[in-house]
Amino acid sequence: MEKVKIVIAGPRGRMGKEAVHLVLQSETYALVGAVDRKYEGFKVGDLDGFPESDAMIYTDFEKCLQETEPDVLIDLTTPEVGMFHTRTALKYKVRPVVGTTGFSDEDLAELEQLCSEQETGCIIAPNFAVGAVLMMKFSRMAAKYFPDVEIIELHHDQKLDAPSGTAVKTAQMIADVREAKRQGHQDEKETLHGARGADYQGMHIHSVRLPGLIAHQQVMFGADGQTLTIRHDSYHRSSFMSGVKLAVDTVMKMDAFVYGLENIIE
Ligand SMILES: NC(=O)C1=CN([C@@H]2O[C@H](COP(=O)(O)OP(=O)(O)OC[C@H]3O[C@@H](n4cnc5c(N)ncnc54)[C@H](O)[C@@H]3O)[C@@H](O)[C@H]2O)C=CC1
Ligand SMILES: O=C(O)C1=N[C@H](C(=O)O)C[C@H](O)C1
Repeated sequence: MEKVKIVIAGPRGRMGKEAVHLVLQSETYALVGAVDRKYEGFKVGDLDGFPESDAMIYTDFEKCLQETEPDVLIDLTTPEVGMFHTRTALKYKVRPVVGTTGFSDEDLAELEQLCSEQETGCIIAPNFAVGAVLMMKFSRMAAKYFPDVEIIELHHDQKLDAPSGTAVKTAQMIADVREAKRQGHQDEKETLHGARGADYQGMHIHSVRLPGLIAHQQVMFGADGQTLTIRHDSYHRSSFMSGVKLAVDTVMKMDAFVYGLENIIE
């Protein structure tokens, strides 16, 4: 069986490093290239702390695609760079598996359109951890019975985007089953700006950033005389890797656009 040829963008990042290890340890994947901001002409195996690998590092993404001809791009970079990579990969009919968060609704609509024009599969997953996907699904179930909800996401203090992609996705999934509603007292006023967090169709989202944290979220529902809290914690970035593998294997078999791992997990 031919191995799935993979390019990883952002190999030296916190997530990228884990993904490099995942691909290099797999018997069914081949790492054919990596895209970084520097180290053009080096090999992945030349980087400190990386296992042996002859995959070349490129700073020019198109050159990387042309020379390595991958089946799949795994992108773990930043929103602007991730958007450029995903758009470009689709133009080359390379299937993107994107963990990068911070894409706007317009970005997602553009990628969905491009996917359909190019008849090329693409998976955008704001969270690859199976437990986090279950947290989102359970929250959507609970929201039918508990329409009052606040989302508290907690991450390490090097995170660039707020709220997290997971929090936005959770709010979107809850919004699928609940009418938009204003929560809290109708005369409520913030005496300190931002005290009530971000507002997504009346749901409040609070973003905590602290050293020591990795990726955590709690979805808190309230009703007369009771609350229900659904919480997920990633204590290590290895928690995301089974989802990355599932996404790579799935994207190889489909030509559609998927936003969220819940759409490919039974
Ligand atoms: N979907 C999921 O399950 C998860 C998603 N994430 C998301 O993944 C992304 C990366 O997160 P981290 O690894 O923590 O960030 P990081 O800051 O550790 O890594 C980002 C990497 O992207 C690289 N990069 C920046 N510009 C680039 C360019 N033009 N070309 C190539 N590489 C470039 C940086 O050099 C850096 O190594 C974020 O958007 C984060 O929210 C993070 C964890 C889990
Ligand atoms: O930046 C992170 O670390 C994470 N980002 C994703 C997000 O924005 O939801 C997924 C996970 O929460 C870790």
